[in-house]
Amino acid sequence: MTPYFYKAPVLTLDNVSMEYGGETVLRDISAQVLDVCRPNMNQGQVVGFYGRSGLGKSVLCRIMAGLITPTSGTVKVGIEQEEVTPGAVGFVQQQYPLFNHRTLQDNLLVAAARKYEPEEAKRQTDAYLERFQLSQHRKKYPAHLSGGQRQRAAIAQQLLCSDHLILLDEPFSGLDIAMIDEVKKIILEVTTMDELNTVVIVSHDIQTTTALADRLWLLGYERDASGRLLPGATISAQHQYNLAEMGLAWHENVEAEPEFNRFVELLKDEIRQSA
Ligand SMILES: Nc1ncnc2c1ncn2[C@@H]1O[C@H](COP(=O)(O)OP(=O)(O)OP(=O)(O)O)[C@@H](O)[C@H]1O
Repeated sequence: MTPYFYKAPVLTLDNVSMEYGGETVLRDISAQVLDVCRPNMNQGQVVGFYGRSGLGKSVLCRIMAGLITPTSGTVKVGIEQEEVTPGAVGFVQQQYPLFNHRTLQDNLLVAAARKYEPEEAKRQTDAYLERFQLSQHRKKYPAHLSGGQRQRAAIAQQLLCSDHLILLDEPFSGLDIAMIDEVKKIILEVTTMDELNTVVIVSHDIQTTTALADRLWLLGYERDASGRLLPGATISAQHQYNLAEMGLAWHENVEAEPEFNRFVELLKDEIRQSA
């Protein structure tokens, strides 16, 4: 097994709860992502975030992105562990927020201008276009890009204007097998760009996401000592999996290993029983 050690926290959820009109949707969620170092692997963290439909994944994502404030609890992001503010976290949702009347290049420039001075914004945009193999499409409008190109553009756009943490909502849905491989490559590319880059992937594609992840969070309901269902979904300690510890953190061909496949089956059972 590859050795590893922990450095500073890069994402901390501290007792996060959310209620809507008296209904508890999320209850006391505490979870942390630490910058894990593996020798010769300069890699950021990938968190796979699972949960049955309607349990509150989107709500928690919006809280982590600073777009809504939880009823109680805090979210701290980055190496400085500052409380999250809107815009600090990249959020790639299924309906990508590209401006249809601007070219791909201009879309990225608008995002970069939120963080950089004009000249640096241009340099960063060029670098991302190159890195995400989008340079030849820079003059195209979003409507003229393929689904995969739009996906790459949306990830580049969010990386350009956020500080290291990026949330991807269902990045594999509706893509063909080749495109899924391409998006996987992009995610790995994002994490190898900077050791502090953290990607949270919300997905129902357990196999693909687990292969990329070094940590998993499973949202589900818990029962009290007498077996009664507690209100609100949470991420209990036993449903926070540390794949580095299990020897299953992303590495070449992890998906071909029997141990990996056994774990994915076990996870699916856990998810079935979690609601
Ligand atoms: N603004 C709101 N007001 C009231 N209830 C809300 C609001 N937003 C979300 N909810 C409720 O919170 C619960 C969780 O919704 P959420 O969209 O986070 O689920 P999800 O896990 O992302 O589901 P899916 O996998 O189907 O997308 C649902 O019961 C939903 O009705």
